[in-house]
Amino acid sequence: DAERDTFLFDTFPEDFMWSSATSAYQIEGGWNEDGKGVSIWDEFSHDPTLIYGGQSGDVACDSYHKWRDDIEILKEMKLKAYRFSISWSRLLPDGTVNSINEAGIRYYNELIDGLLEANIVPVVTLYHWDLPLNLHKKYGGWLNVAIVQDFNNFAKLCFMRFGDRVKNWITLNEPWVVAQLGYGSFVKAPGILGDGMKTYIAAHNLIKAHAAAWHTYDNEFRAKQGGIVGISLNCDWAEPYKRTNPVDVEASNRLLQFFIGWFAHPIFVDGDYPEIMKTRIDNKSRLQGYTESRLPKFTEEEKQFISGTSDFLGLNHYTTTYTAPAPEDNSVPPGWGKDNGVQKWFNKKWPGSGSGWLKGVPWGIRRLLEWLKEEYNDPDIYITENGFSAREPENLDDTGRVQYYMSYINEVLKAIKLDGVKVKGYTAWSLMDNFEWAAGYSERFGLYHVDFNNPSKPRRPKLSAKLYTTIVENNGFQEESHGTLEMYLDP
Ligand SMILES: O=S(=O)(O)CCCN1CCN(CCO[C@@H]2O[C@H](CO)[C@@H](O)[C@H](O)[C@H]2O)CC1
Repeated sequence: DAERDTFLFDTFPEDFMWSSATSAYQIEGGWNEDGKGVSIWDEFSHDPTLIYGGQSGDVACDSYHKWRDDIEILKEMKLKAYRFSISWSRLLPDGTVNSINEAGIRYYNELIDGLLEANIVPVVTLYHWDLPLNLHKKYGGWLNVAIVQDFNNFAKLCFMRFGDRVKNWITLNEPWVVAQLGYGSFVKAPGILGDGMKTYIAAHNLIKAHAAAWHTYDNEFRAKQGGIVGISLNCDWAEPYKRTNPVDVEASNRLLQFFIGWFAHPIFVDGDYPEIMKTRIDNKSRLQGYTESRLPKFTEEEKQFISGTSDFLGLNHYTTTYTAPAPEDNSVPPGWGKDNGVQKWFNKKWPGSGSGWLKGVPWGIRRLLEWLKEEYNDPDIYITENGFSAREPENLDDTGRVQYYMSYINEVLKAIKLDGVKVKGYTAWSLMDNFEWAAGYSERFGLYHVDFNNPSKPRRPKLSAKLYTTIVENNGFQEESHGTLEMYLDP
């Protein structure tokens, strides 16, 4: 329909939260400074065979020392908020509250106070993948239910020490990636090869840990601190290959349930996994000779405990795939991919990026936002990540990223104004180039360029930083300012 393809000139809601994001391991460096404990990403990236060019986050953007520069560039872009994460092992070197590293507490206090001075709202992610190594070695990290208490203690410490000034909390960043790529593949730390069970055990404990932290805030801190606690879930939009073909539509829904429903259904609906996940994994487990389903079960009281434990839905979205049913595959070793029975692919016409998994498909974010509104009873949604990568060397004239942000942000505007989705904020990933996990510094997501070969790690604005600032200043797309945006676009 016409509106789907036309650019919308309009403004976002008055108090819309324009933001940008980073994460501790990807920017801080100071990997073993001032008493910080070792994380699983310190260890993972110290194996040069696992990271592009043998690179690591030992120094990264050196934000442990240069956080004032980060606040400066947030101010240059006139942003309202800044999403960053707390390094668990910087505060709790062995992961437990037996030993608190006050130097770590001081670092985050200085950053938070600096942001408030600059009139920038701190949005804090408690866990962005950097598990204290000791918890992995001691009891298997997310594979052991013991982690629920340790995570809850870590969360409570953060609420206690920072909650007088931090009012926006995200418990976990992308539990799908933690479970599926950390415990179901080899792409992310701790790099445990998938067996079709560990990924589901890790997810089970991630969901319990999230709920425990939310209840702690709700019971012990909300009354006096008045903040909100949510979770950031990643999801690609799953476009049915043929919208008129019921099996393609069914496959699309099935993938969305396996991708985001895995976590969103328990937390936003009824404390349990989506029916389609239970049915398919139970059936396949039986066929594969398991005595019980590879998908763990929540008890009735666990369902009560988990249901309703989020004040908003944080969405990390980057791209879209076509979907259609895949031939049923009951072969062993089983896995999340085989379990969902969906094949996904990119239209080769879609513009690429610096990352193999990321194609620019702007209309996908609007379709996903519409689906989330329907599926999860119209929740408040914060887009906590959206962004575009390019391979280094990238020049500052990053028109591909300009095009991506122009179009994706306009689709978010349509979702709000035309579809009534309650999107409360938008966060560009990322504030600056940083350590892109297994890709090291070869894939760049920054609005600001960082020269990692220069010891002072200088931050310099790309064209996209100027574009984003124009959009923030106009709180959207004003007819007259569009001319200025025009000049940013490919001639
Ligand atoms: O299909 S494969 O398994 O071969 C490749 C993985 C596919 N995606 C990669 C992106 N990730 C979500 C984005 O991950 C997010 O986005 C940023 C850019 O990556 C990261 O820097 C952030 O830390 C992270 O929160 C979900 C998994």
